[in-house]
Amino acid sequence: MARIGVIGAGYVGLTTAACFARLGHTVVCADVDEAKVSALSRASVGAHEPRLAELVAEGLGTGRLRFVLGNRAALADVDFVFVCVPTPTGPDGAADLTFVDAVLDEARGTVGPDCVIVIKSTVPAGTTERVAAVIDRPVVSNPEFLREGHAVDDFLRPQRVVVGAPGPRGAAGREAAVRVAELYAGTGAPAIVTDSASAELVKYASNCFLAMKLSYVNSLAELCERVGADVSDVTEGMSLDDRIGGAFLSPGPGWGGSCFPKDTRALLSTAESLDVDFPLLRATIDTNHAQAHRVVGLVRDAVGPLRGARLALLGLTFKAGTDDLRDSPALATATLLAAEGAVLTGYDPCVSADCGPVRVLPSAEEAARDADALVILTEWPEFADLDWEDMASTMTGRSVVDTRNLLPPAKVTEAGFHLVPLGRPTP
Ligand SMILES: NC(=O)c1ccc[n+]([C@@H]2O[C@H](COP(=O)([O-])OP(=O)(O)OC[C@H]3O[C@@H](n4cnc5c(N)ncnc54)[C@H](O)[C@@H]3O)[C@@H](O)[C@H]2O)c1
Ligand SMILES: O=c1ccn([C@@H]2O[C@H](COP(=O)(O)OP(=O)(O)O[C@H]3O[C@H](CO)[C@@H](O)[C@H](O)[C@H]3O)[C@@H](O)[C@H]2O)c(=O)[nH]1
Repeated sequence: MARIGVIGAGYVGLTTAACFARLGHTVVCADVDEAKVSALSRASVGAHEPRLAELVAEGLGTGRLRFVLGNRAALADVDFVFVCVPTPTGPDGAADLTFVDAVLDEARGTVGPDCVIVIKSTVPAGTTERVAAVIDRPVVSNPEFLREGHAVDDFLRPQRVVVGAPGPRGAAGREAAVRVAELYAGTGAPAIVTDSASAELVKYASNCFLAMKLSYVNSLAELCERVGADVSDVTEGMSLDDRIGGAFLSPGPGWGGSCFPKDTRALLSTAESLDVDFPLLRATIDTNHAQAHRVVGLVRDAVGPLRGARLALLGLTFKAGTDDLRDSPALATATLLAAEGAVLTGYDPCVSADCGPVRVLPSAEEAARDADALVILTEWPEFADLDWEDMASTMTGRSVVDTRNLLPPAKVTEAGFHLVPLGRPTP
């Protein structure tokens, strides 16, 4: 079993640390956020991630996992260092590597001669190669593919493990890359060992492809409305072709979260910097920007001019199953609605503080009180079970815009509501 240092205790770093401890390795997880380190040392996990708190408690209990403030202890006396710090969007759309570079600067003087530095943060193609040229230690790329809300499952049962070493076909650090792949042996996942630029691109190419699928289906939904087709039937028909598959075909208020928006922009920026025209990716991003405006249009069509309209927004996180509000399409839509003068209340099972223009209330019923219309923005399953008779007695208006096609049409309409789904005929 290996000694592993993890730098950054966010969604990826914390999951990596807790899961490697679960797989039997000894892990030191470092962060610069004092409050986070202190909470984690008491097994208090802030993020809404199934099983994560349990694994953290287990790791602390067995002594295989500990948390430290500052990176030194996670860089010295370990066999592998996993860099899991943010790579946000920079001013020009490219990934900002300030956090990664700061950690690598620290690592340069601290890690032992046999330690392998593993870049797990999402970084542009060429980054690992650049870093390897100035660090006298093996450096490999090992992108992470976990989904928020499924982080532990995705880490312990990944569909693939990708590791890339610098040089053509990973020649320079192939042995180090194989050692990193072996850390995941307990997961049973197939491993691809390749060059680092290819590994880095697998990450961007996957996220951008999924985002493209979603922009495609969001445009398709609009077309379905115009021709009177039902997008659910259309996508079901498509999904039976196993070359297409059924995943990522649900229309919505746009795709968001901490990864798709920044990774699509970063890949486009990489392409532009190399004079590669990638109109498909540009259209994927532009289509997504337009989607929040389209939702506002549907709400306007349903309730009339938005100035002074009281709207209840159900779901504020970027998708169900997470408490993450980063780049949430629900909040992008809220901002546009507020700009037209709507007065917004909201409810989300994982959000308690007010969000921008949205006054957050403790239940869907309270958010809906006296509302002119209700807008479903995140697909939390509990919204499908709302008591619509009850909602009708609470609300002033009778319009429900369902951007996730989540609600049972018969129950909603039987209670007297006018239901506006996305890409389906109005019931
Ligand atoms: N969130 C996801 O679902 C996901 C999935 C796959 C890949 N990624 C990628 O992983 C990387 C990290 O994303 P995240 O969502 O975990 O970020 P996050 O913001 O949740 O966590 C990052 C952590 O790093 C810490 N940090 C910042 N600078 C540091 C430093 N110098 N030393 C030590 N700690 C430091 C922060 O305090 C924070 O706790 C990004 O490149 C992201 O694109 C994210
Ligand atoms: O059919 C669908 C599926 C998803 N979405 C939206 O797409 C966005 C992204 O969803 P998801 O991919 O589940 O979220 P993340 O947790 O951000 O995960 C993505 O981003 C991570 C960070 O890079 C990767 O590791 C994961 O593999 C990748 O799925 C969200 O706004 C979803 O609501 C839809 O609108 N319709």
